[in-house]
Amino acid sequence: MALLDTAAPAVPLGGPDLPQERRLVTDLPGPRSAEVLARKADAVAAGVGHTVPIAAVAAGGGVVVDADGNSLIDLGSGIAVTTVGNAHPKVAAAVAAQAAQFTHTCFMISPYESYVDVAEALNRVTPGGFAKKSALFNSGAEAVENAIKIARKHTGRQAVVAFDHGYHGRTNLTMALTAKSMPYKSGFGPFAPEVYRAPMSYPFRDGLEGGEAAARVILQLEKQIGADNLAAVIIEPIQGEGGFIVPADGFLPAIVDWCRANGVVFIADEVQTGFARTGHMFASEIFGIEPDLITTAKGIAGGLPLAAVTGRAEIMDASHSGGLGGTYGGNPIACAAALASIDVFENDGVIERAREIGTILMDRLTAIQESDPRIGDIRGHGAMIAAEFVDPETKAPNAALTAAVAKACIAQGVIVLTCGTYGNVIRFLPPLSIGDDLLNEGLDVVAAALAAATE
Ligand SMILES: Cc1ncc(COP(=O)(O)O)c(CNCCCC(=O)O)c1O
Repeated sequence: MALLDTAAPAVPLGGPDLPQERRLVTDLPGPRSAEVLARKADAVAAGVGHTVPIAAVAAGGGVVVDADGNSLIDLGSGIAVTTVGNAHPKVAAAVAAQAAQFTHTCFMISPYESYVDVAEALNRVTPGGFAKKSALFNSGAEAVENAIKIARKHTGRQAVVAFDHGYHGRTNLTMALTAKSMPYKSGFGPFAPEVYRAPMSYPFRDGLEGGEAAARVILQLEKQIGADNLAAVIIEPIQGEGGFIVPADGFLPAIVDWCRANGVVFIADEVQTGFARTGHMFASEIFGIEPDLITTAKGIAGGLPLAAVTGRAEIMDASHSGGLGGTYGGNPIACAAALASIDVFENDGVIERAREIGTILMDRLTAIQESDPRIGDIRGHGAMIAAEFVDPETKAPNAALTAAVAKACIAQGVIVLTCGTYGNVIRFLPPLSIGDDLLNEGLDVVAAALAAATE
């Protein structure tokens, strides 16, 4: 067991000063990573998979460095988390300072100011000019679970509607809300009751205008559930794991209007889209909607585990005292990281950088598509862009091509993530701390992998 292996190569210091290069000195995995992965197989539950066969030792800017000295271009941000980078100096300093003061008291037992500071910041930066309150948790799924609890308490109703291709977490209720069976739900049932599924606006596949797609949903809500039974509608403004599906204009506002008219709580799950990722502080702004409740996590705290429900004060206050909480919710170190991250989001040009990155991604992918119609659709906003791979004649999903391209990219030292109900989408979620040259080099590798793929 390698507790302190002095023979190991010097571990580079992470953060933005890490050499910003793609460098492969071994195959992947290299020998040291292979050793760690062999121990993982013996010690870690088989259900905990991994995408990139490395043991990471440092990360920052736009790279992840492994135990063998390989430097990989990161186009995944640890699934949309390290938006400000893997060790932003402001975040790292805030974390170190808080850790030296205290790591935990439990906010429900001995409260502390930084939790309140984060709640005040979330109430300020989230969409909606109305009075808001927040509650802090540890994961996106936990935030979603609590948003549903709050909506049910506020309305006294039980039914909840989620959407085709939606993703909301891996707990029992969030699995019920999530659409895709494998790998998220298969064999883990029974799932929570009173969860219903509505058709999503998926312009590339349904060809519907936003109003038409919304009318289809509203008819289902009224005829199959009944507004008086419905506590909440929950949707990702841009669906993440389901395939970076951007609804048609008008879809979301029409559903929000129906919810308002029928006393149904509209919940925007911005765990993946939130905090500058889409070139806006929140994706809800793109579609002109003000959610009653919004769930956030991932990018909120520069890599530290923090999540939140933020929304209309009168809804957030529906719970009796003690009805919301959890041991670690709003951990002080995570709160310190979040305050530093929110400062970066608000003051360091990160939103503008997301738009710049989005332009590079959209332009490069569109150029590739011009010579390869197997890319059926390119979509997204800001630094949240995806390519859907299909049979050019039939638009049938091409998951085999998607997997082959992703595998080849990773083998060439570029971390890309797939997604989509049909497994036929490659998503691009680079850290906003990545440089243009490195981003373009990563896209060069993607283009070459696609050109070489025969699936
Ligand atoms: C919209 C949206 N809501 C909720 C969640 C859940 O957030 P947790 O922090 O993973 O619980 C997500 C997490 N998405 C990545 C999960 C990856 C995986 O588990 O394989 C999301 O995207």
